[in-house]
Formats: sequence, C-alpha cells, structure tokens
Amino acid sequence: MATRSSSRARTTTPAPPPPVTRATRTRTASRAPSEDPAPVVPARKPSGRKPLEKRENVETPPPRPPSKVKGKAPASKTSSQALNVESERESIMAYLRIRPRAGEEPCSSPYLIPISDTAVRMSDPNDTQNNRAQYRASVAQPPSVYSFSHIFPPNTRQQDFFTKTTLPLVKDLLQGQNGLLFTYGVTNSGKTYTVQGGKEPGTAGILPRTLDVLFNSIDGLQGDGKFRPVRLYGVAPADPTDSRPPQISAEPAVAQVLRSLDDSPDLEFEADPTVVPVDRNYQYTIWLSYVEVYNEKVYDLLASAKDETDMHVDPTPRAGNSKIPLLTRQALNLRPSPVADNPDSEVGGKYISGLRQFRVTSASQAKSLVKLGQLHRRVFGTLANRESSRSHGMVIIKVMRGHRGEKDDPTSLQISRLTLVDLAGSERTKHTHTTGDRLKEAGNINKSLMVLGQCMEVLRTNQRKVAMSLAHDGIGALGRMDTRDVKRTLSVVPFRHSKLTEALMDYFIGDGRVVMIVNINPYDTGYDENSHIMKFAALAREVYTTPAAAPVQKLPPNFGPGKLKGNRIKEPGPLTLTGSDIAPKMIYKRKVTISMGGADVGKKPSETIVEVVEEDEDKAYDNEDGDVEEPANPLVDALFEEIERLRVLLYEAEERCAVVEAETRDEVMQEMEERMKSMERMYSRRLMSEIEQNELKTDAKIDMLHQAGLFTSPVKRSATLESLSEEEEEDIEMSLVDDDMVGSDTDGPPSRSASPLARKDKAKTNDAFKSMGTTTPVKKRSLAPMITDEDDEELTELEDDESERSEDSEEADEDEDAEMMETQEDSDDGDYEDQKVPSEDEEEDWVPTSTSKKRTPAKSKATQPAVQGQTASAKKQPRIPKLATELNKPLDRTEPKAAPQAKKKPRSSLDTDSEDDEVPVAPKKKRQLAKKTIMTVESVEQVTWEAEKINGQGMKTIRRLGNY
Ligand SMILES: Nc1ncnc2c1ncn2[C@@H]1O[C@H](COP(=O)(O)OP(=O)(O)OP(=O)(O)O)[C@@H](O)[C@H]1O
Repeated sequence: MATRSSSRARTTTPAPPPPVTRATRTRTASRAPSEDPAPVVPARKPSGRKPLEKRENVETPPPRPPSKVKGKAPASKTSSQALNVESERESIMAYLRIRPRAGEEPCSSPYLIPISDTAVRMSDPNDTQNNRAQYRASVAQPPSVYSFSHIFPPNTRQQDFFTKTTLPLVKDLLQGQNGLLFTYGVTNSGKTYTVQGGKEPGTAGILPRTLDVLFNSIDGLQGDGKFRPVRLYGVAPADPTDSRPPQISAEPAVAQVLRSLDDSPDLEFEADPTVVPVDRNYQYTIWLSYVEVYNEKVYDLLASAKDETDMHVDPTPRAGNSKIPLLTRQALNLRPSPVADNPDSEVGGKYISGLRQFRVTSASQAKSLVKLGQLHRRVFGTLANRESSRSHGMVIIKVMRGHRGEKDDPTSLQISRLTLVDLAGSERTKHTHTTGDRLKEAGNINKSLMVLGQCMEVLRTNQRKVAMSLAHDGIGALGRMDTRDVKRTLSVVPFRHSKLTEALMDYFIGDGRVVMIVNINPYDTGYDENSHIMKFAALAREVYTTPAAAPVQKLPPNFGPGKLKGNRIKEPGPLTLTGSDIAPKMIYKRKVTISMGGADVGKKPSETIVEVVEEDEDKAYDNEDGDVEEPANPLVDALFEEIERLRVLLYEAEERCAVVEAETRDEVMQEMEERMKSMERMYSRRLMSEIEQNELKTDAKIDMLHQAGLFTSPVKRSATLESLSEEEEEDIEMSLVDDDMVGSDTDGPPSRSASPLARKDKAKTNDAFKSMGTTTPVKKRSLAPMITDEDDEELTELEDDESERSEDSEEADEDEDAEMMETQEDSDDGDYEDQKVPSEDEEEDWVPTSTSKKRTPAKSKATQPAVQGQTASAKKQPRIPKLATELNKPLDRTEPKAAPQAKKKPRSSLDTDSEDDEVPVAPKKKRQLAKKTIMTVESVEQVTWEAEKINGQGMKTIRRLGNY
C-alpha cells in the first residue's frame, strides 16, 4: 500500500501525466466532475459490413474527454502510435460514498467531512485538543484532504448513485467494451448495500439495476444463443444446459436449508426503468456467472451444491452426527487466456477455468441466479454470520453481440464483460482478537487487498516510466529510449500474488475501464483503516487504463465434437506431471452454523449446521471449456506455490510484528513514565534531605559560634564577624567537615591521624581549648590541616636528605630559608606576632602553627647523635608536648603593633633554637610548609587572639609576656 510520503516522493518525477499529489488532487478537484460523467465511447474497429438499420437510435458518441497525457508531437510513426495509445488512457475513477449514521455508532461527530463535491477532509478523532496536550506536536497528524471523482453524501439515493457510477459502464458493455467496478471499504461501511441493495423498496443496489438496464435496452434484440462465450474472449457452440437455470439443489436436505435461507424480499416491483440506446444492427445475448474468492481459492457460486451424506464412498471421514448435510465444492483454476482468442493483444489476462455461466433472458431470471449464488455463499459459510462478508464476491456479466446480417458467423461475434466486485471488508484482527479460522480468513482478505494495492503501485510506476521515455524527444542520452529498453526496466506487476488480482488482471493490463467505489462509515472506530483506504483511492486515481473495444473473433473456431477446441494441440511432454503427482490434493473441512428466520423477516429464528468440504483445484489440463493448454512445468508451479506459502507466512509474521511493536511501544512508554516519576520522587527526597542537612550544619555553626562567645553580645559579635573574612567563613565550614572526619577516624582501625591534634583525645583537646577561653573547633580547624601524615613523611624524607647535605649547601639553604621566612612573614602581614601564647595550662596542647613546623626539621638537622635520637623519639612521641615546651620558651612578643620587629622574631626564635640544637632550618621543609594554608591558620589565630583579648585572656598573656 502506498504511503502518502511515497506518493509525494514519486510525484517529483517529471512524468508527462500530471502527477497527482494530495495538494494537486485538491486543486484538480474542481475540474473532476466535468470529466467524470461523460461516458467514453471506445474506438471502434472498422467493419466492412453494411448497416442493416439506420443508426439514429444509437447514442451519438460524446466527444472523447481531453487527453490526460500531454505528449509532444510524434517524431516517428512508431512513436506516434505509442502516443495515440497513451492519449487514449484514462485514470481509474474513484467515487466516495459516505454511509449514513446508524444508531450503534459510538462517535458523536464524523471524522470525515465533505468540503466539496470532490474533496473531503479527514481528521483523526483521537487527535483532540486534550490529546494534543499529552503528546508531542510532531505526533499529531494534520487533517488530510482527499479528492475523488465525485463524493456521494449519506443521503444519496441508490438510483442517483447507480446513474452516475455504473450506468456508463453498462453503456460500454452494450457497445462491446469491458468494465470493472469494485467496492472497497472496511467492514460495515456499506459495500454490500451499494452492490446488492437494501431490503426496503427503492434501495436496490447497482447489480440488480445493471441487470434491469441491460434487459430494458436489448429488448427485442436478443440473440438465439447458438454460441456461448468461453474463457475471456473465446466462442464455443452453445450447450443445452447453458440456458437451463440451475436447481436450488437436487438434494431435499440441502434444498430445504437453501430455501429457508431465502429471506430476501421480492424486488421485482421496483425494477429500474432506465434504457440505454444500443446499436440495433446487432443482436445480444447475456451470460452470468457468480464467483467468490475465499481463503485464496476461487469457487463457483452457481455450481449446484452436492450433498454427499449418503454417498457410498465418502472422501472425508465424518465425525459426530452423520445426519448433518455434507456439502462439497471444488476450487477452480485460473488459467492464462490463449493468445488465439485475442491475437491483437500483447498481454493476456487469466480466466477462471471450469466456471459455469448461464444464459439469462430476463432481469428476473438473472436476479434469481444472483440470489442462488448468495445462498450458496451463506451456506458455505462466508456469509453465515450475516454481519460481515469474508469473501470477495464477483458477478461477471458477459454480453455477446453479433451482427444481425452475419448471425451464424462465429467470427463476427464480440464478447464484452462487466465484473462487479463486492470486496470483503478489511477485518481488524487486532481489535476483534480474531483467532483460528477467522484469523486465517482475515489474513487472506488483507493479503489480497494489500496485493491489489501493490499492483496499483507498480502499475503507476511502470506507466510513469513509459510516459517519461515517450516524453524525451532528442538524440543521444536524452533521446527517446527504445521501447524494448523501456520494457526491460519495467517491474513485474505482482498479480500472481493473490487470486483476486490474478482474476482481475486483464482489466488493468488489457482494455477496459475501471471504477472504484470507496465506502466509508465516518462514525466507525477504524480511523486508521479508513485512512489507508483513502490513500489507496488516491493511488488508484494515478493508475491509467485504456478503454477500448473488446476483440472481435477473427479466426474460425476449431469446433470439435460438441465442444470448441483451442488452436493448440495437446502435446504431452516428458515432464507433464499433474499437480496431484507432486502434492496430494488438499481437502479442507469445517462446520458452518447458519442462522435462519428472525424478526426482520417475520419467521421463527432457527439454526442449521452443515459440514462443508472444500477441495483444491483440479490440476488436469483439459476442462469443460475445451481449452487445451500447454503443459505446465510442475516444478515451476511447485516453486510458485512455495513462494505463495512463504509470502503468506511473511505477511502473517509482519502483522504479528506490527502488533508486538505497538504493544512494546506502549509498554516502554509506560515504563519510561514510571521511571521519570520515581526519579522525580528520588530527587525531591534528596533535595529535602540536603536542605535538612544544611539547616543542621547552619545550626551547628551557630551553636559553635555561640560557644566561642562570638554571639555573646551584639558588640562582640559584630566585632568578631568583622574580623572574619570570607575565606575564614569557608574555613569554619571546612572545620565542620573536619570534625566529621576526625570523629569517624576514631571508629576506624588504628592509623596515623590527619594531624597531630587529631590523635589527641577529643575531650582533652576540648578541655584545653576551653581553658584557653577560645573555641575548640576553631583551633582544631586551624591546626588540623597544618601537619598531616603526609607532612610527616615528607619531613622524614627531608631529614634524611638533609643529613647528607654538605656544609656549603647548608649555608645556601640557610640563606634561602631566611628568604623564604621573610617572604612568609611578609605574606603573613605581621600576624606572626599575633600568635597566641598559650597559658601554662594550655601549653601541652597548644601547637603553634608555623613555628612548630619550622622547628621540627630544625631538630632533624642536628649533627650530634643525641639530637638525632631526640628527633627520632620526637617522631614516635606526640609532638605537641614537645612543641608546647618549646613554646614555653620566652617569645619576643610584645604588641601586635610591633610589626617591623616581629618580622625578625621568628628568625630570632629559630636562631635561639638553632643555637640550642645547633641545627639549621631545613629550607625544603619550609618550602613545603609554605605550601600549606598558613594564611587560613594565621587568620584564625588572629581571630583567636582577638577573642582572647576580648575575654581577658589576652591581657593575661600580655602580662605574662611583660614579666619576661
Ligand atoms: N447508504 C446507506 N444507506 C442506508 N443504510 C446503509 C447504507 N450503507 C450501509 N447501510 C447499512 O449498513 C449496514 C452495513 O452495510 P453492509 O452490509 O453493506 O456493509 P459491508 O461493507 O458490506 O460490510 P461487510 O464488508 O462486512 O460485508 C447494513 O445494515 C446496511 O443496510
């Protein structure tokens, strides 16, 4: 089936026939009505016969509609002929019939609205404003506009519909031209109503009206029936049984069933009175056949149903109640039409071999035959549930006409055909959850409809290629292509892929006019199916057929004893195996429950069960039409069968895949939605917990600041806060993190803590800091990052390195050290003097920051073993007491104001140490220490210093320093 996008893509090809896209279809819509109603009279083949009567009664042929193919002037005779053929082509007529609303339809408003006589707008009923909000904009389909040859609104009368759509075909038929009309639509869209009609008076469909018009028109011109039509175009001597209408059934049981099924009203009184003018120089005979294509098999609906209940040799084992009538029927073969029947045609169609056809002499006789065919269709199950036809019904009407002056000459006869097809509705397997036999039926219906669409698409593509080649009129690469070359590029139209298309192929590739009726129920729930059908109609309107007269017999038929024989002689070759030699004939058996009576027909409702046996086609070459065919190659046939089987499997698999895909998409969407929701919940929980943690931290921070006395009074607080830089605030936050880390360290395995202080007992530290009158966390935070395990390791390494250094390098290092110290002191901005000197109680815990760091490597530099041992023991022992001891030594701290002198103080202090220990300061150690966040520590020490000052501790220290 062509998609809209594919048809759009194709329309870019500069083919001579104007490409019909959806947009152009809408534009051309207004022109269509003027083109459609005028019937086209086929080109008559010249006849040398003299007219017996004046032709006044013959309808004046209307002017041929303007050519839809605009070719250039022919360059040669061949191309001129080709262009003439091209110019006689016309597109398939597509009519839309909208069904009126019945009470049961769920939709309140139709999703299809006619916007003119030829255009209709279709919008998805699911695509409401509400839905649009739910889904992405790209998913929402815009309303589609489709155009048709004509659109019939719901209130159209059957008579008007017939006159506009079918009457031109009836006229063609009587003038020797073939025609095909088929109805296409989903189940319950009104196809059967259109073809057969309703039960109320005046609602007869196009089939009974066609029969009425035919017999009205040939009244007094009926032939004597010496000859009968065979195959597509052949002629054979008549058989006495041809004009003997079939009995309803020879078997009483079956006849009873069939008669009780006959609940259709007698519509004789409402015969269509239309008469079309015909050429009265001819005499006419009318023949009728009725076929159904069910489950990819062709069955004759006018072959009498045989009851094999009492047969001695029952071909099929009977189970259960043997009194159930057993009906059998056999599928018919489709065979290629012999070339001799239509030698002028390059392409031959296929005919249904063994199909019975009856000569009908009146409309009522023809209607009763149709009724019998309907009964057979019901009794064999394809109309058993009365709700839906599950087979394609084809009524074939043949008109054989011969010149009255040469009525005994079979070579003067011309046979034209009109086939009216009531296609089965496309079943919605997904919606109805069909299984078993119903699923198979639905699959076959959909398959044949799909193949019909594929054939249309390939035909359109091929026709465009041919038209393009004809449009080129030049030399060389751009010149006109040779016809043979063009033919080689054409694709094979897949008529063989379905029995339906195989039976109808000659209408598409031969001469004839095709009319398509699209039935639609705009209140139906199957929007998707209906939109597919609309696309199919759009595609069909781009396919061209060639209306021309059916051939007149030219060669005298080869009459055999009682039967017409073809021009070929049967020559069985070495490989002439019959089909049954390759594969045994298949027999299908099923039970059918037939409902009869009911309130609508005024009879008591009842049910009958029949057993139906369907046999495969007989592969024998000879048939009752007297046709002798070339022996088929059984291997080729078997391969084709296999291809068909695989194709059906593929189709079923694709259908299943489509269903699975749709379901998977739904599931994935739901899962995604759930995941998104759970993620949303998780993130909101996480956000809330983070907010809570932040609040707790803030509270803790405030508590600590309270403990530190920073919030004791507004004055103090402001003074303290002013002194806190932004960086310091960050440090305070970091201290909280450090707190956590220190706390967690205590739970872990014994290892070196992050700082010397961290190894200390927390309580003890707190006590010490409390006694210092400052905040524990501030001290911890300020000290913890200063000396870490890494520092220790580095220091140890450096000690080893330094011990190996030469005297010269020591001097150089000293200089460098001094420089570094100065730099450091400068960067400290004289805060070194502000370092708090611990009280005596605090001495043990107090670790001066930069001083302690500087002093440790100084010790390691001691050249005397005693000093080395001391350094080693210092590494093992907690460093703090030692450092605190050293801190107890008088520091030259006076006032913070004495910044210039204070710059030298660390040096002097170190000098003092170095004097004691005689160890120079390791420059690398200092460099390493300089990398640490001394600024932060110093700043916090400054805060501490200020806090002490505020708390009076500073005064105490100052006093003590004053004593020194
Ligand atoms: N134009 C119409 N006017 C009045 N009633 C209609 C019309 N078209 C269809 N109906 C009614 O709608 C119902 C279904 O129509 P119909 O049986 O023709 O559908 P269908 O397409 O042939 O279905 P299926 O494919 O299943 O055979 C019938 O009762 C028929 O009488």
